[in-house]
Amino acid sequence: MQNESLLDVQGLTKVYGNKGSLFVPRKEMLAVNNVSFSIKKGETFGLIGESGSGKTTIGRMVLRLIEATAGDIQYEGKSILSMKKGEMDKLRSEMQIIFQDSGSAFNPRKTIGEQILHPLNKFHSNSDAGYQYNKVIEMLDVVGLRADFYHRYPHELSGGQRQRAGIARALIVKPKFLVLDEPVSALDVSVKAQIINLLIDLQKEFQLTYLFIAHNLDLVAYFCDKVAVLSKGELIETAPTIELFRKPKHEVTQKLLSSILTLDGDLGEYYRKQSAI
Ligand SMILES: Nc1ncnc2c1ncn2[C@@H]1O[C@H](COP(=O)(O)OP(=O)(O)OP(=O)(O)O)[C@@H](O)[C@H]1O
Repeated sequence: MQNESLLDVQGLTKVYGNKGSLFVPRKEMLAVNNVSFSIKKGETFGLIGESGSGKTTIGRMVLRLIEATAGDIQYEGKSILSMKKGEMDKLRSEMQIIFQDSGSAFNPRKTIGEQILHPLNKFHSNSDAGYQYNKVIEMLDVVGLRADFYHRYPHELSGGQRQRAGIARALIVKPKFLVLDEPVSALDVSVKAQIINLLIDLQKEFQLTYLFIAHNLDLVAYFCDKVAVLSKGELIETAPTIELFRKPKHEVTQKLLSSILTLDGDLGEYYRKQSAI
């Protein structure tokens, strides 16, 4: 399954700017510059770079949450940038996003169950209440939450539980491709590992393809098949994970690697082994 390409990004560029006016001078900012990469079906592709390097901007352009200034994005061989609204709407259920702080993405006044259900109502037309309730319970189970979480409110959940609920909300519409935008950065180390393991299990169960966005290489060796390193809006290095750990070509990558090699405990040991292969 891993030989077929799901996503092909070519020369992707984003310039942010205001239009300017009589009193405010026009200002432009090149956030992403001519970035190209491909993600195969079933693969986990890591996009790594320091704060402000353009990772989130790329993730949002890929989902067409913001428009690209230049370049092309092909999903299953079709250019999504030229898709009309109707066609794009259909595709939206296939492509979902998980944020760093899923807590803030939940409405504090609605129950977790109602909110997991929301995308199903948007994309699928079966409005039978029993069917919908069962679907949410099934999704809660898939992410390791008990059925009684249906009636809880977001503030009653821990960070890890909220992230599980966020994953359930994304998965209920049966996506094929998930952008994971720093999905575990806000969580404690032990919870981090649980969520990453859950994502690995779900990938196998539902044949998912991931674009994993992170600002360092901490989890990459464990989680990603391939890694692209971004610096100041440009991709400076792309390689299979093992290759990148063995022979980082770029100075920025070397620095990112040396910072994780000083980690304590099992995780540090794991990285040291990876880099010694
Ligand atoms: N809406 C916007 N308008 C203007 N500039 C923006 C906008 N969004 C992002 N930028 C700028 O674009 C650059 C890339 O931002 P982006 O958020 O994509 O980086 P990032 O690598 O995801 O950073 P972080 O890890 O901090 O989230 C930054 O310099 C940022 O200030």
